[in-house]
Amino acid sequence: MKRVGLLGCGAIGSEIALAIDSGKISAKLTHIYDFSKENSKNLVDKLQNKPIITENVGLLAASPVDMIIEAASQDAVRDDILSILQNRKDVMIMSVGALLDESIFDIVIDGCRDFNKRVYLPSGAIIGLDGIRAVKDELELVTLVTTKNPKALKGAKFFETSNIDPDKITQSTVIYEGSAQEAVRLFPANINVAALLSLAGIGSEKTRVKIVADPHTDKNTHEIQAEGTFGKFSVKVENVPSPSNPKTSRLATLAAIECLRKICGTSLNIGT
Ligand SMILES: NC(=O)C1=CN([C@@H]2O[C@H](COP(=O)(O)OP(=O)(O)OC[C@H]3O[C@@H](n4cnc5c(N)ncnc54)[C@H](O)[C@@H]3O)[C@@H](O)[C@H]2O)C=CC1
Ligand SMILES: O=C([O-])CC(=O)C(=O)O
Repeated sequence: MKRVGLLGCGAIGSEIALAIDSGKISAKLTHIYDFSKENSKNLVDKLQNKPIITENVGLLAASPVDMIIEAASQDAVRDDILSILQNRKDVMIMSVGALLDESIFDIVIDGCRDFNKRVYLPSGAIIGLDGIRAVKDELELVTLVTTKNPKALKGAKFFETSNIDPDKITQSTVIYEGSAQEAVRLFPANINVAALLSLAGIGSEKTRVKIVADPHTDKNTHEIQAEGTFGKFSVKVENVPSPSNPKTSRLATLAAIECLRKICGTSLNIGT
């Protein structure tokens, strides 16, 4: 049975831990780390099989696990991915936006090669990546339209330099249009899905992102519009937000759990 370590005990990390604890995933969660000690302790309290809380991320990376699940932040990926790979652990990354930084992407690719390790990027809060991967050589235009309640967008770096106040948005408003590259920097906790779309398709400069703040919605909606010589398609998902983090969709957690089940399982693999 695979031994798993967890970096980040928030909305996604906690649900993954509970799924392992319940036996839904055939793995053993042995070590966890979160820079909020309170969050780590709260999670351990909920689990039957208690993992060790490591004192720092270096000890998590060096712990006797086969794989580490990152469910923390883009900063955590930037700071810790090299040490995790050097310690010869496979990694599942949720904060995929960090990989749009070329130097981090190179660390991941070189680390996988040099240490013979695998990095997994679950499809997260979007659907349709199978189609994007299939058509990528014929893809000419791809846009992600993301709609969230302004409350779920609040706190993003974008608002530090914009004159838009998320508390004062009273109707559905397009607040951002630009490249995926820029979007993941300005909205690091909201649009990691744009990084997934870029990496599966035509890259982060050509992938366009539109972010709509709608005070009347209680969903996190992502629509991919893709067009090229193959034809065109659009796929839309209306996600229920996670109760403990409105920025994060329930689907992102479910996709991570399913991805881990596939990695840890031995039976039938369905789909791409
Ligand atoms: N790939 C995808 O489709 C999606 C990715 N995400 C991303 O996944 C990550 C986790 O999401 P949630 O669980 O909803 O976030 P959360 O905010 O609920 O939990 C994150 C946890 O990680 C901890 N943390 C943050 N930075 C850390 C660091 N450098 N070192 C140690 N601990 C750290 C925090 O204290 C918190 O407990 C976020 O980066 C989020 O933006 C979220 C939704 C979809
Ligand atoms: O969960 C979502 O709807 C998307 C999200 O926060 C992200 O991609 O960072």
